[in-house]
Amino acid sequence: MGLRALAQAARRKESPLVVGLDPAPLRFPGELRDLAEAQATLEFCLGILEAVEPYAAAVKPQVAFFERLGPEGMKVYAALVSAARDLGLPVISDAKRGDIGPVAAAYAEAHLRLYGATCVTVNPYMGSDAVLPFLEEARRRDAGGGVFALVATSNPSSGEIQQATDPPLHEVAARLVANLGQRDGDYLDCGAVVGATRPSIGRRVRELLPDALFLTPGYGAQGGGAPEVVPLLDARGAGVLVNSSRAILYAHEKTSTDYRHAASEAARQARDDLRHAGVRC
Ligand SMILES: O=c1ccn([C@@H]2O[C@H](COP(=O)(O)O)[C@@H](O)[C@H]2O)c(=O)[nH]1
Repeated sequence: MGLRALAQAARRKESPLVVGLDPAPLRFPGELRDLAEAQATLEFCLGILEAVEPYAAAVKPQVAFFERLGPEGMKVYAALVSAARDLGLPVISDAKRGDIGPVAAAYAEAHLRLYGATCVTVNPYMGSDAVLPFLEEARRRDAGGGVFALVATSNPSSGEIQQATDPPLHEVAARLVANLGQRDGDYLDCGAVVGATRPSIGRRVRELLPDALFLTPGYGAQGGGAPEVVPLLDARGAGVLVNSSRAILYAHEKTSTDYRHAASEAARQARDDLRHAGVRC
């Protein structure tokens, strides 16, 4: 149970890297451009999964990019969750769901049970009844699942709400994570999304959540680097899974090599960059 499966995968791979699947067909290589969008998305992402598997602890499909393709897109999403798990890659479904209790339970059933993701991202701003159904669904399963609640997001306008109050809402959200999470191995089964773009806020969230696993977007395309990740580490120098999506998926745009080769190299470099900065697993 809990986020154990993710922490174990990171240790086994000696990599804190999560590769995000944010498939935008306009950026696919020429060889996939003649296919229908859903088929191209499936082939592109399958190629990425195999290419990055040696360097990634997990993958994080961004559900929006599959929803935009309608029912065909959700079939592709289901196929990719299954393919990732066959490759031994835990799946963090970036769905950012947040709604009242029974609706949250339905979302949890869909993403954790039906589609079979290992973890799901959840928006905690409606309070604990928007988060607990996901935790309960994850706790019922033996497969090692859990939840990452949005605490301090990486986007430029995040402060408009998350820092608008005193205490700031990211501190309130962090305390909610601490209250709802149950210890399972090294970490709580409720993790926190904490961006790499505001390291001082990340450091403060770490003070409030010494035992939480962080999912950290903002590295790569959004400008965050390994030095911005370091303040988020726990007392063991671990506890952070760093997501990179576009910088890996579209690495071929800069190298003009096969997209799989470019993605594989970009993933290896990101893993090494994080390791050299002292980010442990
Ligand atoms: O605070 C957050 C929470 C989630 N995200 C998601 O992560 C990826 C980032 O993609 P990049 O291409 O590496 O910038 C994307 O799916 C976001 O929805 C985030 O960026 N920040």
